[in-house]
Amino acid sequence: MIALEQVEVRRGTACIIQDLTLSLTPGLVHVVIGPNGTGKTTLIRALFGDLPISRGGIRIGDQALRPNSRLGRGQAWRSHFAYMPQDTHLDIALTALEVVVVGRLGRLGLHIDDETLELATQRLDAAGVLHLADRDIGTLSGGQRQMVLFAQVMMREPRVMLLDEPVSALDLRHQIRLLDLVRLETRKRDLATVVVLHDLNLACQYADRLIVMRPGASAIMGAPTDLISAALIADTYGASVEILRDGRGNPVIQPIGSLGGDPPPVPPALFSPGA
Ligand SMILES: Nc1ncnc2c1ncn2[C@@H]1O[C@H](COP(=O)(O)OP(=O)(O)OP(=O)(O)O)[C@@H](O)[C@H]1O
Repeated sequence: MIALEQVEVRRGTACIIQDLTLSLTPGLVHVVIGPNGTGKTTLIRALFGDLPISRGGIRIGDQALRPNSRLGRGQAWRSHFAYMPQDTHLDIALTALEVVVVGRLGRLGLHIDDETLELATQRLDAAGVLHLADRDIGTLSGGQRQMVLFAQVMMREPRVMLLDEPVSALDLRHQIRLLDLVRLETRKRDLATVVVLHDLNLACQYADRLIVMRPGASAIMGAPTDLISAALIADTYGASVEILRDGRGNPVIQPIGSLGGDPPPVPPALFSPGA
């Protein structure tokens, strides 16, 4: 269990996350949704220890990240996570296979053994990009790079998987492939997984828990079927939608239009206590 307790994160002078309390459960996919600028990336980076928290704490097992804690920048904290950032541009002269092998960095010696190479090859294959193994990473398309970086994430052995908009450059088939793998790895390795998605229908299909970042209100967490309503979407996004149901009872969000006027303003303080 990963517990966030009354977490506050500031960027510049603005308080982006305020008084956020929630738990992330191993074996479940937690999907973070919310309008632009509401702090989804900020949340992921704070969990990774890449942005300092200014109040509260984050606990994993017997380790805790606190304000001004140096732990977050250390290997010990980060070893719990496999993190795929939103920006996948890599300015390095490595092939796709070498990028995946780097997922094992903490355990690599001068000699890369056959087992590591075999595992990296399997990960590329699972992601459907084995044919790109020998290509320079800098020459790949955005979508191809996302699949290679996800193969790298699967090389790690984390307790928590953090994926920031991992399907933003992928076509439909690859979106499904990647998110199916996310769910499979989460279950198989009992990971607490946090994924940022903008596509609300994909979010509802793949989330065991949705975390909804709402401008000026509370962050709420719950199962998509319990949480999603036309009123919540209107309140959160300033958009008018109809909620349909798919064959498994999952919500399907059908846009009708905007509610008019400007989108809801993003206030300096974006959170009240989370669920
Ligand atoms: N370096 C910074 N200094 C000050 N404010 C920042 C900085 N980086 C981001 N912000 C602000 O923090 C807020 C949250 O940004 P964040 O990237 O977490 O949002 P997001 O929900 O991931 O957005 P998007 O959906 O557009 O990717 C935004 O209002 C953004 O302008």
